[in-house]
Amino acid sequence: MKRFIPYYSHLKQVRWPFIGGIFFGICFGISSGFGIPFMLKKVLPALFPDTGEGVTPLVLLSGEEASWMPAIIVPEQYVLIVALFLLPITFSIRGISQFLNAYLLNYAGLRVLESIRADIFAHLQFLHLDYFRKHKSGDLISRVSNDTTVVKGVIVEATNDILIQPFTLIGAMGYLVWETLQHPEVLHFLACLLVVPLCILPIRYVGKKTLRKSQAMLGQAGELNAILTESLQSPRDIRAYNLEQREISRFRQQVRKFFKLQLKVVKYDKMLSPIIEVVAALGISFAIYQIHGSGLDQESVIALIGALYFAYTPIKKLGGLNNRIRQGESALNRIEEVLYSPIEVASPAIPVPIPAGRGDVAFENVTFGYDPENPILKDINIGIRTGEIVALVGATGAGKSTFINLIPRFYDVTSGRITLNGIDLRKASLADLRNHIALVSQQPILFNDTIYNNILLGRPEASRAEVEEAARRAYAFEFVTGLPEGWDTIVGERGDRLSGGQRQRIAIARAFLRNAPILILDEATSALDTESEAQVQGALEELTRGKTTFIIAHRFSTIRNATKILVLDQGSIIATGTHAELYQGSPVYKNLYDLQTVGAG
Ligand SMILES: Nc1ncnc2c1ncn2[C@@H]1O[C@H](COP(=O)(O)OP(=O)(O)OP(=O)(O)O)[C@@H](O)[C@H]1O
Repeated sequence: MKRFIPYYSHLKQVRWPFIGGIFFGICFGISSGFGIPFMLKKVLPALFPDTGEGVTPLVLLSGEEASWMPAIIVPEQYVLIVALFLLPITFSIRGISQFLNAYLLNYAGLRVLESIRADIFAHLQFLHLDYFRKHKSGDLISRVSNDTTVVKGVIVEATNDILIQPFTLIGAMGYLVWETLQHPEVLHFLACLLVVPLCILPIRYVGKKTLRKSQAMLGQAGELNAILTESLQSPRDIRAYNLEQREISRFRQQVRKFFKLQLKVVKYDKMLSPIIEVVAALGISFAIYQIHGSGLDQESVIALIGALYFAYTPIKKLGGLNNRIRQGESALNRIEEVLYSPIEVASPAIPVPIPAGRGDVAFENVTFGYDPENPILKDINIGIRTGEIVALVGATGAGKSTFINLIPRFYDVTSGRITLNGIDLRKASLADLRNHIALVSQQPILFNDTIYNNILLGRPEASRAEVEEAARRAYAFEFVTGLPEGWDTIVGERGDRLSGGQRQRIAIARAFLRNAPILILDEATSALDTESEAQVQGALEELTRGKTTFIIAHRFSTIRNATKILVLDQGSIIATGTHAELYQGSPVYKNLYDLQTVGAG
């Protein structure tokens, strides 16, 4: 339980509903543990007034109390009516407390859940890109949605049980003690509680098993989610390659695995209650044996046994709770794996502001490897001044995207440094650095929102006129205003309701709006047909004006305006120059160029 303590801070915001929930839980506990046996004892004499010597008169009903009753009601009837009222009253108190306990705790629980989920989601936003390559998105979804629910269950519901079950136990034991004190001849009846410690052994054994099984089950839930997400994200390819049956059987296999693991958790979860009940039955049998022949009246016997039953209920619940805490620990392990993953690329504590208005970028002795032992970029030295258009060319896997990824600090250099306007990127705040950059990628991701809002993301404080102007410059205005819902058209998940060219133009409009001094065009025109490309090319030419631009382009037509071409080969810059210079001086470049132009021809 210690492990959950830091997470109790989430309860702060809902402390009153939580405390209220606990209060009503305690009312419920006491009305069950003490109220019901007490009521049994009071109701029975009213129902069986002539059962013999052992009948205890109803304490609540003195002759004085009954004196105001109309004369037609005889005291026995009065006793019966009040006794019968005790039943619904006790159950009403119990029922209302139960409802308010459940309602308020659910309220607190859902708020806690919201808060834990928000924390994990927030942490995910700052994690390193590599983290998302190493973890399946479906599994991460499972951690944010399923595992948090399990942890919330421990923080709120289990805590509730931890706090209120002892009250039920104390209520019931209090009744047992109170009743036996009135009948000292059955004082040894309390000895039947000695079987309680026997329950601890199965509770511990089952708890250990539950921890292991639930860890495996939650892992499998993540696996299942991963397959689901992967499949839902690629419906086109699945159909194109007739993969439907393969997907179905893959999913079935995982579902079956999940089913088996779930069943194991259910087995251990559900076996505890009957074990404790058997132990309780042993205790009760022992109690009956003790009472037998003690001369105790019937209603006292029933009340005592009722109280004994209510004393075992919280023990049973606390045993189940142990299981729940174990399941919570498994979920917490998975959540903490995310929450405690270091944010490898972070802003420094005291960032240095980047001088505005320019976009001078320099790579100084830069070496970088995704795995530090295996460098991908080796000893890169290059200076780029504001307004230069730099094109990166090289064979596949040469390191072009890797080079580009270092500029917005998606990754940090392994050695050397990169500067923007003379400031080492690691000394500036990430927000400041990224405000200096606009990125248009090969497959720009649009969010499931309106076209207008998707463009506005480039600069959220921009006016409507500025958004429209950006769209106009990106050759997007015509097609947007031509759509039935115009600017308010919802683009669908990842922009799927738009064509590739339309998506690209929205992304370019976003970059226009951002008006950042550095522009990164990562294969920005490769998804376009010739007509769109001509339009977008025009837009890009305008977009790049005055900006330091980095272009990765496989098509040499898109780099004809480059002022500097960097030829990358196995992570090194092997040549730099204009097209004419390189075609003459770099056999690698000439080869790449010829291959493409011949291929194109
Ligand atoms: N996240 C990563 N983790 C490990 N290795 C990676 C990662 N991303 C890329 N690489 C490796 O780094 C090398 C360079 O990849 P990069 O994507 O930079 O090449 P590229 O020149 O952009 O290729 P392409 O033209 O095919 O897009 C490749 O060997 C690739 O396998």
